[in-house]
Amino acid sequence: MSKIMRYSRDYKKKDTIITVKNVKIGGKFFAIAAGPCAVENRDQYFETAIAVKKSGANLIRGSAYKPRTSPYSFQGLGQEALTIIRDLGEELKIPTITEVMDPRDVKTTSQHADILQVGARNMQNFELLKELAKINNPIILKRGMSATIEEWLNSAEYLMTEGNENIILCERGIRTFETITRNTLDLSIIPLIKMRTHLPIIVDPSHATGNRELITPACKAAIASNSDGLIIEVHQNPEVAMSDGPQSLDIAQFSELINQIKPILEVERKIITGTTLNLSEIRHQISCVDEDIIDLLATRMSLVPSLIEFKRENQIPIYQPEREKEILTKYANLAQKYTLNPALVQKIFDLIITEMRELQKKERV
Ligand SMILES: O=C(O)C(=O)C[C@]1(C(=O)O)C=C[C@@H](O)C=C1
Repeated sequence: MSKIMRYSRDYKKKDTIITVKNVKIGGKFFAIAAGPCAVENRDQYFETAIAVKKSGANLIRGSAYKPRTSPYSFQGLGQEALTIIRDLGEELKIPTITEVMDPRDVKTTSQHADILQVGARNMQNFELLKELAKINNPIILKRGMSATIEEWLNSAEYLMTEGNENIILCERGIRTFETITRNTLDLSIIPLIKMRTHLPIIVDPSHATGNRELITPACKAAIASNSDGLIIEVHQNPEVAMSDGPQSLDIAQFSELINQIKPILEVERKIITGTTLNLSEIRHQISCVDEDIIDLLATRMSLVPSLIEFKRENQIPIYQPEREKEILTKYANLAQKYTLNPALVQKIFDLIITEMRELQKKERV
């Protein structure tokens, strides 16, 4: 018998929702990560992070260690950058993302940043993956530039072997014959990934296209393809960026991108947590939640005909006081777990159960 993989829908039906600080990722919760490719110095990182947060980003990216094709390119500030990242995360109270490349850096990096990223080049660096499996931070796993879905998901499994379910997949373009873009953004895998796994998947249009002109259309397509988030390179002055300048947006361009994608996110009923929203955005999010509540209520009520049939055949009374008492006690406890008022939850369920009872009486005749 083949083993049920932890990443698979057979292992877990419901979408995984990751909570980091006050941000949720997965299900209906959409993530917008932005920031510079690399932390170049304190001022540059802080300035960019403050600006993108104000525009609507709910996660800040920025590398301390840079995997570069050429050994002569800027390799990152290392530990100095980790300290800057930790300070920013604490000051702005926003989750930070940074890449880790060496198994020996995993522990320290996990103490300085909230989310750790495995880059495309390291997707099958199994020693790194095994070390990362030991920590509990959420991990972004980028797709290797020539990795199949099977290989990618197997790498996710490595990260999950010790129980961490907070894994975020990231499509960042694959290598094809076409060289006009840096890579080829493969959005077709998003619905496929959603069928195969409960893990969230975000899209990196910056590395996929390598061209800032292509980022906005790629983001729009990624949202329409049901991705769970975006990770975008932003630099306060891309012309002087020490890495990835041509694919980085400046702050005004990022702000314009957010203006363009917000209506699409609304249509797709996505919720962005951890950012300042205006009243109409908050009301939109409330409506999304209310619609879900109504949908779930209808599902509960749809069980009435089965209840009637079973009770009639087995001559069981409609009213089951013991069961009602059991439910109300259980939900009052559950309410406490979610820091909800238990009396409110009991009141709501009292109404729902009464309705279920009445419907059984009405529909029985
Ligand atoms: O569990 C049952 O027997 C039901 O009919 C369902 C239900 C409920 O809504 O949860 C409704 C009426 C009963 O008194 C107990 C519970």
